Amino acid sequence: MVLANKLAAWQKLQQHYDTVGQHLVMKDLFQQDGQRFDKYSRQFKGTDASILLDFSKNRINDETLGLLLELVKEAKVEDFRAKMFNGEHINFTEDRAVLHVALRNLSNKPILDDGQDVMPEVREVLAHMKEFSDAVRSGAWKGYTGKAITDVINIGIGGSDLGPVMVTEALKHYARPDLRAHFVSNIDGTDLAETLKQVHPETTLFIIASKTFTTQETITNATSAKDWFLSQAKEVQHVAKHFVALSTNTEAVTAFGIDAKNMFKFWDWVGGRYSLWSAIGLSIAINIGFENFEALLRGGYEMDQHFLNTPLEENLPVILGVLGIWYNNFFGAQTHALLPYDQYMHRFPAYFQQGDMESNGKYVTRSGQRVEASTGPIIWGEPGTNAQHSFYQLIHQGTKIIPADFLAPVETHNPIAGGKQHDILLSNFFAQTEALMVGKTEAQVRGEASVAENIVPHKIFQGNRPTNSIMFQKLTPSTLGSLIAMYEHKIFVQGVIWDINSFDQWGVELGKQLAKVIQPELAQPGSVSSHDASTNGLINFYKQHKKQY
Ligand SMILES: O=P(O)(O)OC[C@H]1O[C@H](O)[C@H](O)[C@@H](O)[C@@H]1O
Repeated sequence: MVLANKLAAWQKLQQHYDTVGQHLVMKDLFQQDGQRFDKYSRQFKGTDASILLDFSKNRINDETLGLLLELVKEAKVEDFRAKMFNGEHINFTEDRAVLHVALRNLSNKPILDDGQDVMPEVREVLAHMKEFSDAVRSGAWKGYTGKAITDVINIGIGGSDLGPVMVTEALKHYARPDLRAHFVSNIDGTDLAETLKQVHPETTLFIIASKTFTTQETITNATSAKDWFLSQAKEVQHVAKHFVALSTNTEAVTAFGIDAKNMFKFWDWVGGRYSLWSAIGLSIAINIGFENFEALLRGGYEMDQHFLNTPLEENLPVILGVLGIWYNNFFGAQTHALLPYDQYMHRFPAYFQQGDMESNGKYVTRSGQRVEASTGPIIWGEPGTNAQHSFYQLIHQGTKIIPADFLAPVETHNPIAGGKQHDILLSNFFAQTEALMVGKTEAQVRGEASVAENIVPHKIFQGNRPTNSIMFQKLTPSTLGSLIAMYEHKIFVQGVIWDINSFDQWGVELGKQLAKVIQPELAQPGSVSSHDASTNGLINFYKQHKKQY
């Protein structure tokens, strides 16, 4: 029954697309309806964060939106939402609950995993994070020679890196300049070497961030960091002052030589790409202070409440999710651009590359069939206005349809005395979505006196390119928390509609296994012949030319 109704809703959308949707011209729709902005914009209001979503510049009408929301109902998104919040094992391939929402649950309500309330442990770890981050920030936590910590190096990769990097960049305004944050993720020795050049062992704290504590890159880099530290500190007992771990794997942390009391725990129901709210956020808490970290959590929590309690037609993650479905599955859009007009958010698109593509890059449905529809889009983007001067040309006049989210703060943290930077930034933000929608007609081009006849076609912009405009007052910790949670839930909505498990990542696991097979072959004498000709050729080329270190 569920399937039949969902299929019917999908077919109705297809029919609507064929007969109406694909022919909708936004410019005309705006002319016909003076209320279009009011009709197709929504506001999220948190305690101190508010977000405006204007989705009027999309190729939709009332019928489109109605049918998309019908699909949400028939796909049982609301049931799945309840299942997630209730701790059901919706990540069924790993038999796990998906409870990152518990990490930011500021209510008194229990959240259950296998019948057990997870909240007491969540609060305990938060208290530990507060105590520790306060001590580092105040200088009460001393290095082995009695000096305060001046540099914090987070060693982690994937979800154990991207979230902390993105948030510390986004909230740099709240950071103390005398307590520097560094991030080492890449197994390329350059990453660690260049970072270590900037710090001193007496005043450096290493945070080893790994959910599994088995990730090769992280453990290798952490071991080298420990060797570097001990080459100067000499005594193993000093490690306790300079190394802490964020993990679910106490045994591996202890085996590495980090005292369990210096371990900040989290749980298997926290997915790597949803972990910045957990102990993985320790570098954030140290960098911006625990109060600001809590505000980030509050922003996330308030967006959770919005997602849970707001009717579908007012619900920001739901609306963003279905608009993505509309372009991905009916217009054939392959990608989705995230374009923040806020320099602080320069890692936001990279963060959601993992958030979205690792979640919804799947082609097998929950029941094990191959999906019939196209699933997760390719996420990409850079901050405006820089991006305008690089790839926007293709969005304006290329052959591909690229739906894009434009994000901008009303207020800047950095008004430049005597400068008009922020107004110019925002003028560009408004101008781009307008230009993408309106385009430029032949008549307009011909009206330009200096245009030679033979270049007229080149100057015509078809327009009708869809965008969402997302505005918020200021990039505060709580606003950032709400924005992140908004996109997390958007990804969730889409995953449910596509009927895939958004919470596993078996493709990544395969890559990890294969690299472990090749690594010992690099050290063996003689040439390698166990792979395909290309892989053998490359490995043997490397072996012939490599240097011994
Ligand atoms: O935190 P770790 O266990 O070291 O895992 C780090 C990363 O490993 C893999 O790449 C996973 O696909 C990511 O989701 C995860 O964030």
